[in-house]
Amino acid sequence: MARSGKVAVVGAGFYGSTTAQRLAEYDIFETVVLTDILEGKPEGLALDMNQSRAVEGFETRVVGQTTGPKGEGYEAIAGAEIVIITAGLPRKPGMNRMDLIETNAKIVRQVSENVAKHAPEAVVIVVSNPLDEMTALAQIATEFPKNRVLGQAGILDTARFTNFVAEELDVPVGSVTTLTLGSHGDTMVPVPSASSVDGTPLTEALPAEKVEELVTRTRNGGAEVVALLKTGSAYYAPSAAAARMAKAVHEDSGEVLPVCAWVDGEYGISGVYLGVTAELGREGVRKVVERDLTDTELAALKEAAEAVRAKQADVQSL
Ligand SMILES: NC(=O)c1ccc[n+]([C@@H]2O[C@H](COP(=O)([O-])OP(=O)(O)OC[C@H]3O[C@@H](n4cnc5c(N)ncnc54)[C@H](O)[C@@H]3O)[C@@H](O)[C@H]2O)c1
Repeated sequence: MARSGKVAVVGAGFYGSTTAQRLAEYDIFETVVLTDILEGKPEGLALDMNQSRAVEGFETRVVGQTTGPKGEGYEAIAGAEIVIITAGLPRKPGMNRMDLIETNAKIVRQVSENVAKHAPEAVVIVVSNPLDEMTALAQIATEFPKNRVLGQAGILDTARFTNFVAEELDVPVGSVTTLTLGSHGDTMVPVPSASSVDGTPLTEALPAEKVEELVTRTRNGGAEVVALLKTGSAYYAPSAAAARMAKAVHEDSGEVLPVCAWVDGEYGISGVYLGVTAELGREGVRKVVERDLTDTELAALKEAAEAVRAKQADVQSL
């Protein structure tokens, strides 16, 4: 496919910069714009990434742009078909994602208002935490149609689950299929019934206690990395997930991926941003794809929906 279009990444921290790098190395966009409020940081990272082009063999240009408190510099994202919002604080050891809500809500609201002004046609992919709430807030602040605002969590959580299963069984990750739905937090819903190893259901490949252990480790996957790093949170797997979503949108691929999307009647759940599988294309979410779930999994998904619904109602005022 020929190189085309512009994707913007707001926030040039660990998550944003690795996402920009992955997008540039895909070599499918004309331009990747990277912004941050830290004077010179996005410009410096862009310069560095552009200098890697001759070695890595890609032509996409990375443009760095410092933005100001009144939205100065946001002209750089004009015409972006996709904007990925990574701006916001990460967790520290012992912190819950929800502890970030007030600080990150201010940041995500300010960013979203500038996105709406300068890239009114964009599909917005949110990654800032707490994820489900920040996705809801970005939709409110941009006033974009709900299909054009989505969040990244499910691809990452699923990738973590897959990695744990592959390591446990000592098999290639490519032979493992898993799925997680629900929230990006305590009410995450790993779905063993949709998981398999070389076609064998996970529930037959591993004893029930082991599956439960891996499910718990998946639910705590982010905290495990945060505890080891001491400062900052995971970014290699998270950036791979966000870049993958942007690629699906850019290529209008129709891929069905686990993402945080607006749910409107599917699974008997309405009016909430929640982790579900959805078909992605140029317009963002083409449709939420319902899967067969066991009664226990469906009950857990409904519980997750109610937990995030209450919090998402609160973000309106933040
Ligand atoms: N959804 C997920 O699966 C997932 C996974 C990992 C991390 N995260 C979240 O992603 C966010 C970023 O993580 P990180 O590791 O890159 O953190 P980081 O601290 O390395 O980077 C955050 C960047 O945001 C910038 N920033 C702050 N306010 C801004 C504003 N108004 N406009 C533009 N930029 C602004 C900061 O200057 C900083 O460079 C955090 O909220 C983290 O919790 C989400």
